[in-house]
Amino acid sequence: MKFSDIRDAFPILKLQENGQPLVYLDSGATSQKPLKVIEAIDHYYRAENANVHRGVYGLSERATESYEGAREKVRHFLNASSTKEIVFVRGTTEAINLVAQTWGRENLTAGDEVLITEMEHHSNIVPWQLLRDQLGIKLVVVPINDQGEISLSDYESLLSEKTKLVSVVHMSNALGSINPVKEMTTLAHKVGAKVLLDGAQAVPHMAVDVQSLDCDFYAFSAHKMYGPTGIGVLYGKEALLEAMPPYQGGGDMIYSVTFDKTEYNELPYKFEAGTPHIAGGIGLGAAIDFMLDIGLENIAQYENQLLTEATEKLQQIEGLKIIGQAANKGGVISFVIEGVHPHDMATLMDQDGIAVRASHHCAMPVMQRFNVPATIRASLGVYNNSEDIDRLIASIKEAIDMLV
Ligand SMILES: Cc1ncc(COP(=O)(O)O)c(CN[C@@H](CS)C(=O)O)c1O
Repeated sequence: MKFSDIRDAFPILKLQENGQPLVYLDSGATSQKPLKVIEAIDHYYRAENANVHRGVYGLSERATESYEGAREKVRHFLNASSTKEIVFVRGTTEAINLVAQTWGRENLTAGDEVLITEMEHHSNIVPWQLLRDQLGIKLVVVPINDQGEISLSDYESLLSEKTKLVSVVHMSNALGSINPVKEMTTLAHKVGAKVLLDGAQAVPHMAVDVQSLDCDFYAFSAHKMYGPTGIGVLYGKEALLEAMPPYQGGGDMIYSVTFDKTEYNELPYKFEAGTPHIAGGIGLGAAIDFMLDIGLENIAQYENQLLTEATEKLQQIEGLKIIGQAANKGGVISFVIEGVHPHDMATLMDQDGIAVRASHHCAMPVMQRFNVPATIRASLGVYNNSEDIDRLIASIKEAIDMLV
């Protein structure tokens, strides 16, 4: 599929916003959905809707086949070794909470250290604070430099035999920084720590190979990689998942229940209590097909070119400062403009049909680190093009003229 044709695959991009063609630059919050994904979900409800795993009639068997077929697509997409390692959750947030409340409670005791970084999303900070308050563990934070990068030497100096888990973002949603997660994983394993990678922003932009990374857990959300909301994935090494207690109790996660004892189901169902988001799983599978049709390397290359173009043009605007200039970045540009509050900018840009986010992006420590209340963030998807970038630049200049 050619990138010039991709835009046509997204019905919503034909919308006018305030009388102008929509320029959607907030894929970091949630991506738009291609017709292929919308149709897959529609087809499930029209032609395959039944509960999964338990029906002995054809409709339920076909629904189960579609849902479990999506799990196999996720396995292949991440290059996991088994579908037993692919747990469907609501999204990245639930994936991280699941690890904290099962592996964490089972394996951590007072004084143990969980290492995170200064650029983490709140969903990779608060679950560990909850565990700290429950168990007395210690949170260790790796600082970031003025470019929004982690220094491997700083990181290594904070590792010790007390470090039991390293939980870090693969690509920052607030800065765009792509962390050297493979090297970080190797160093963590040397001190005996497990590694969880938050892949929410990375998966939409690049190929992820969990066996090559050798991470112990990997989390992402379907809605950021052209799939529906309400479904995400926790990848975990089989042996780790096998040893972990269930996250929630209920139907489907059991083999047998008596009032005295319950025998839990096998992986991954042990972690999937209750009726799952069947349509969401099927939609995620269709989103993976969509991305693979384009080619993950092609997506990365195309978006990197657009990122470079946007960065160069933004840097020419007087009074504009980009927050996060890591040498290795993905399709996220955060910036501030001297004398203008981000919310005012984004509100005016909306009048021009430009959708950008003005927020702390659920990364308040990053805002504190750079001493800004918020940033304006433009985040890219496969449907963005140079025309979008030109409209963004023009709208920013117009808003500055009005506000300054
Ligand atoms: C790095 C990272 N980690 C976790 C999450 C949470 O994903 P959920 O699907 O909401 O569970 C997000 C979602 N960031 C959105 C909402 S704040 C953004 O606008 O940047 C993320 O970017």
